[in-house]
Amino acid sequence: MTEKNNSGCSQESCSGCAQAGTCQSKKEDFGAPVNAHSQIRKVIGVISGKGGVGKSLVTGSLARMMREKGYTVGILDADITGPSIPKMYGVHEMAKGTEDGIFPCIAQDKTRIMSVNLLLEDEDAPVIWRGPVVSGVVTQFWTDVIWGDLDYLFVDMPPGTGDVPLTVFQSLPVDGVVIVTSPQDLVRMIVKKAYNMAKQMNIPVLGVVENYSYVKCPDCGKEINVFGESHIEEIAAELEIPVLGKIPIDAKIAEAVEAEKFYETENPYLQNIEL
Ligand SMILES: Nc1ncnc2c1ncn2[C@@H]1O[C@H](COP(=O)(O)OP(=O)(O)OP(=O)(O)O)[C@@H](O)[C@H]1O
Repeated sequence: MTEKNNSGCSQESCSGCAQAGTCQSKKEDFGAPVNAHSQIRKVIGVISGKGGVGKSLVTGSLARMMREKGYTVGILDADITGPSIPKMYGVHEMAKGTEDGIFPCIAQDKTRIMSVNLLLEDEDAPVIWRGPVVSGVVTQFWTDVIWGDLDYLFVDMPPGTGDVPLTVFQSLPVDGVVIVTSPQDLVRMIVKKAYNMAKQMNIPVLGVVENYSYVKCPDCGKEINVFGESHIEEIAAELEIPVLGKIPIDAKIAEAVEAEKFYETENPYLQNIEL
């Protein structure tokens, strides 16, 4: 028989419990132990139903926002076959380790980063690994990396709802996910897929960020919806999740990424978000 605890949820599943995702008992259920030298207060996953919507950019923007507020922040780059976080932050050295684990590399703004690219001799070498190996590496980024004392660990997931998000949701105590999307036709379905995956895994959805929302005319300031009119408010209302921000196509952001100086961005589009 399923055992019930005081808050009314079962030990096997949080589904059906009003406190799902917020009660502390859930944190004890996870398979992968965190490194003995890591104390991480919040783990936030950044997911997208499809590729190329700017998920890494939003991960970096959330991390910048928290750094600007004075929090200690790490980014676990779980996009193993398409890692972009180290380059955004201009981090190219190889991560160092001891018998206690591997140290993340520290970006200029003190964001701690772990990515497969920081473990490869040649960062241009492709990672041609099968799913279980990729998932194993992501779990090792939790168990073997000495994150130290962190207020927030952001996990930049690969796009879609495949092996790695599944592993992260099952092995790490994810406090919530942020869904990233763009204002295009298939968005409704794709956002719902990401949302439903998180829900099925009993992970709270903290909200949705729309990237590539508009372009601001540099002359007259008019906002142009290059991908058509956005429906994000309707979708968010339907799913009962907040819209956390709308990021325009901004040449300054693209330049900062290109120059590998994302740590200098001031990030005006995501600022007053409580995570
Ligand atoms: N709002 C924006 N304004 C300008 N450039 C942007 C914006 N969002 C993303 N970009 C640029 O688009 C490129 C792709 O973004 P990013 O790597 O974040 O996408 P992604 O969704 O993580 O990709 P993938 O799905 O392949 O992992 C990057 O060069 C990034 O700098």
